[in-house]
Amino acid sequence: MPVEPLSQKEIEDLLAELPGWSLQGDRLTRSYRLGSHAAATAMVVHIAQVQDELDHHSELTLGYRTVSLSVHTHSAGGAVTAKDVELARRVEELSAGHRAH
Ligand SMILES: C[C@H](O)[C@H](O)[C@H]1CNC2=NC(N)=NC(=O)C2=N1
Repeated sequence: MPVEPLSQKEIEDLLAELPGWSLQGDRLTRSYRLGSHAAATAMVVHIAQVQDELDHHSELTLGYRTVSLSVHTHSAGGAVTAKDVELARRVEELSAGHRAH
């Protein structure tokens, strides 16, 4: 079933429950800071596993002690959809265990 673009209002309402996440252009984005490069790398691996589980994949960038995500839905013409919000929620949940903030 095709996934539909969310409206601007829907995105704003959903972002209210995802502190740190924001809409940059047509993508949901967030950057996390971690305590070490190894910790950041482990978080990237964990996110990659969740992305395969959801079959939904962000642009995922590993820095020295940072992890950055940018996600939209290719199959919805690059719009933000519920799948992007679901990925953001899952990453928020796992971020605590990695002491990312
Ligand atoms: C075939 C596979 O289901 C699609 O290519 C999936 C994979 N991951 C995806 N990720 C994102 N961000 N958008 C998509 O439309 C998408 N589609």
